[in-house]
Amino acid sequence: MGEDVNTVSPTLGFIIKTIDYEGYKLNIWDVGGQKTLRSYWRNYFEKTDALIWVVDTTDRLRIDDCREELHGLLEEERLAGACLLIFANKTDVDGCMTEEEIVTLLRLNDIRTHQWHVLPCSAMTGKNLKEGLSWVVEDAKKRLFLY
Ligand SMILES: Nc1nc2c(ncn2[C@@H]2O[C@H](COP(=O)(O)OP(=O)(O)OP(=O)(O)O)[C@@H](O)[C@H]2O)c(=O)[nH]1
Ligand SMILES: [Mg+2]
Repeated sequence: MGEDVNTVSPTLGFIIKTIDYEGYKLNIWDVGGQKTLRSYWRNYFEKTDALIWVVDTTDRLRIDDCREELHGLLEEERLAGACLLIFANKTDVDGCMTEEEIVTLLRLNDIRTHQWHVLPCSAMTGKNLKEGLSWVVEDAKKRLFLY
């Protein structure tokens, strides 16, 4: 958020960012998605309240890989208490996959273990980015008082 998407490069390793959102401090660990980096994801599972899964809706070739990785992650015990936000990104691009396609192709309706929510968004235009964070915060708040 607030960054120029035209100058970003692939995340090597991870980047920590803190965003203040309506009085809540969100510590965000942005981990690189390249295949060679995925084995490092497990280093960041501890104390995770929310998993934000950013899907490239213009990339039909890798959507199966995307589904397998996501469902694999959801089996991880240390992520059991986390909610799941799926950002269907790049919806500013013509011909991108629709929300319905993403739900079907990622088999989101099969998810029984986590609260999930899907939002079409665009890092380019900023569409729905705040709405996504708001859902994450509201969901985390609900669980805060359960412990
Ligand atoms: N049109 C459009 N392009 C986008 C959008 N979001 C990201 N991009 C472009 O997509 C490319 C990849 O973006 P990254 O932010 O590096 O993607 P990433 O998922 O962080 O990739 P890794 O760091 O390798 O995991 C860049 O060229 C971005 O400018 C979007 O919403 N719309
Ligand atoms: Mg990145």
